[in-house]
Parts: sequence; structure tokens; C-alpha cells
Amino acid sequence: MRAMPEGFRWGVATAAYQIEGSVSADGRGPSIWDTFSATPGAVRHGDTGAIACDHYRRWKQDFALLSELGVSAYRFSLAWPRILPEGTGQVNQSGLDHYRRLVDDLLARGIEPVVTLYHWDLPQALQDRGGWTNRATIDAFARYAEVVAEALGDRVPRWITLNEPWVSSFVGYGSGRHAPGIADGRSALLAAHHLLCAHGAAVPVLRETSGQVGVTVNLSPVRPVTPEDADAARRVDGCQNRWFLDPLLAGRYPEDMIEWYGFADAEPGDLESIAAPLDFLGVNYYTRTWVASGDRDVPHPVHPSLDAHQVLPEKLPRTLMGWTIEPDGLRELLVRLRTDYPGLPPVLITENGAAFDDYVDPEGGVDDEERIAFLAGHLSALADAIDAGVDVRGYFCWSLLDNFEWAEGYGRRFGLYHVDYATQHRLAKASARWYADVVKRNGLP
Ligand SMILES: N=[N+]=NCCCCNC(=O)[C@@H]1[C@H]2[C@H](O)[C@@H](O)[C@H](O)[C@@H](CO)[C@@H]12
Repeated sequence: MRAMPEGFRWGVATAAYQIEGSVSADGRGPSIWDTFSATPGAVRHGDTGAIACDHYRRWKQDFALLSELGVSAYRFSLAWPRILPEGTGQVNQSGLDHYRRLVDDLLARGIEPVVTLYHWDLPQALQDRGGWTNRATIDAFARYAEVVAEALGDRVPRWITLNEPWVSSFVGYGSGRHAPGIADGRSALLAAHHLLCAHGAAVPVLRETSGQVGVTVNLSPVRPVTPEDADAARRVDGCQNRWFLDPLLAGRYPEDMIEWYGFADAEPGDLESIAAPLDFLGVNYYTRTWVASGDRDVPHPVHPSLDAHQVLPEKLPRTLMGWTIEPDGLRELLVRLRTDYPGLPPVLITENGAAFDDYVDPEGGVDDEERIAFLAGHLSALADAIDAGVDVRGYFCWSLLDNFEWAEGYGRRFGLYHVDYATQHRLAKASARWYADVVKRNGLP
């Protein structure tokens, strides 16, 4: 038995655009993901979030699944375009009312709502004015935080300002593989900086509420494939991990990367604002990053896509996303955080999960043994990190439901519950029953 500490929070996570659907209902405005997914070739099979899991209408039945799992917390995101359809200006009360109902139902079930303000669905109206490359979006986000704090501030125990600013900026503005589909290195750096500034502007606003405040970053330990790749690996670590951890936890950008990028867009006061004290750090972990500099020419100053430098060791097992399955990477990154960042606040694992080739068998079940093994391995590694002294307060499995997996569309299933998109029927996979038992035991059997 690998028991987690007393009071450890067990949860599952979702995000608005990936599950809600109803993209034009009750005053919702368009987001950059509505625009991007409608762009031919942007998303596999031309999939969009227009319907997704129809969660905007089926949320009550989905919340019954949370009770079935026995989780003590549920992480989900608010759709900024439901609350401020134009990104700023007029507030849409229907949007706020929807999320009030969700939060109140969770509380009535004894489940802690963990609310992400921004999980990639920027109002299109803001992108029309430059989006995250426009410094004005910082103030728009601060206003959005004020509106949300006023509406829900008395009943949300944990706030997450941003989900994975690295993906929003380097994948959305650097590689163009995510919305808004821009492929420009300097835009990626500007977007990353403004996202971090937006986080810094929102922290004091949310701190006025009764809730704790944090941010979620995706972290991945970086390994060189051969010793000659050590420099390239350090740059990728600088791009994916340190470019966000250093400002958030140490109030500075990493010197080696400032030089590498030639970055000079921080204004006086920005770094102090970004480094506002956190009540917790959300960490999303999926895999390690393997790097081979291979090409001897200097890689693009901004790593638009890590894939360009990733050479995955053939011997390692992979998920359907092509990501190597490396549970010990979770222990490694948490111990590194504790070692390298003395100001590290308590940690929540806000996402961990995997896509496998799930299917409904002739008996009508989904026997996803690979997912059970994935989760068990990562929970064991998490217990190792806690035994090593890392203060981890909770774990959120990604995800409650199969959902819209961004540029991969619906072809990649991460859910504990299988979704038949033709009927919207939810079916507990074997991993759902396994996870419910882990939650009940407060640890691995
Ligand atoms: N190479 N490689 N990289 C490993 C991870 C790259 C960054 N992508 C994520 O972390 C996304 C995060 C997102 O919050 C969620 O909305 C997504 O559905 C999951 C699953 O994709 C994960």
C-alpha cells in the first residue's frame, strides 16, 4: 500500500472548450479555438468543439460521475467568451449563472471546485487586436478576473489563473500548431511574457477572495539523447521549463535564455508582478522530453515545436500521442523543483493521464489496462517524490471524459469515462473503477 498524506486531494480535470459544446448558446462569444478549429487542415479530421461532450447541457449527469468516482476535488475551466463575449466590455450574466450553478452543485456534493480562469479559449475579439502579443490583453485578463472574483469569490476554494502558458504561447504563437495558429518566434516570446504578466495582474485580484491562488505549468524533464546534445537539451529545458518557473518562482528570466532569445520586452515592474506569491503551483506532467541537436545549425531562436528536436529512444513505450511513458520523470521533476526553487509553494499535480487505443469490447466494456498501469506508475512515482520531501497536496487525473484533444480532435481519448460522440453516452472504463478504489483507499493498493 502506497498511502498518500492525510487530507490529500484526489480529483479529475477538464477544460471548457474540450467538453462543453454549445459554443453559441446563451450569449457566448467566439474564441480563438472556434476560429482555429474551423480553419481547414488545422485540426485532425476537421473536428471542432462545437458539440464536444455536450457538457454545457449534460453537466449534472457528468457531476454524478464525479460522485461515483468519490473524488474530493474537481478541476475545470471557465470559458472567458461565455462571461465576456467580447473579452472586455459587457458582462454576460448567463455565462456567470452557468458557472454559479456548477460551483454550487459541486459544493453540495462535497467536492472542492478548482477553477481555471484560462485554458486556451481566448475571446476572438481580443485576438483581433493581437491577442497575447498585445500588452492590452493583460488588463483585459485582470478585468475578467475581477468579474469572476465578484461572482464566485465567496465559494471557490482554489483558483488557477492560467493553464500551461508555454503551450498557449510557444505552440499557439510559435509553432502555429494550436490557436491562434501563428508561427513566429518573437510573437511566442511576447505572448509568453504577456501571459505571465496577466497571471501577475490577476493574483492580487483573486487574493481578495476566500480562495487560494495558483498557476498551472506543464513541466517535462529534458534529457539529451547523446552527451553531444547537452547544450541543445539545456536550451529546451530553458524554453519549456525555466522560462516560466524562473519568473514565477524567482522573479527573473533565466540569463542564458535571455541571451539566446535576445529577449528585451519586459517592462519595469513586470517581473515583480509575475512573481506574486502563490498558495500553490499546479504541475501538469505527461512525459520526458528527449533532445538531439542533430542538425548542427543553430535551431530557431524559439523552439516552435519540440518535435523538431525530439528523438525518442525507440526502447521506451509510448502513448497514442507518441509521448514516452516515463513515470519516474514525475519524481525527477518534483525533486528538481524542490532543489532549484527554494520559494516552491505546495504543489498540486493538476494533470496527469494518457491516451491509448480504447475501444468498447463485445461485452460492452472498455478494459483500459494500459491506462491503469500508466496511472499506477505515476502515482507510485508521486509517492516517491513525497517520500523525498516534496510537499504535494493533490492529484488530478486528466481526464474525467474523453474529449476534444485540441489539434488531434476526438481521435485521442484521455478519459476515465468513454464518450460515444454519436449518442453522448458515457461509459466507465476499467480505469474509472480502479481510480475510484485508489481514491477510496487514499493511495495505491
Ligand atoms: N511532446 N510533448 N509533450 C507533452 C505535453 C505537451 C503539452 N500538452 C499538454 O500538456 C496538454 C495538457 C492540456 O492542459 C490539456 O488540455 C490536454 O488535453 C492534455 C493532453 O494533451 C495536456
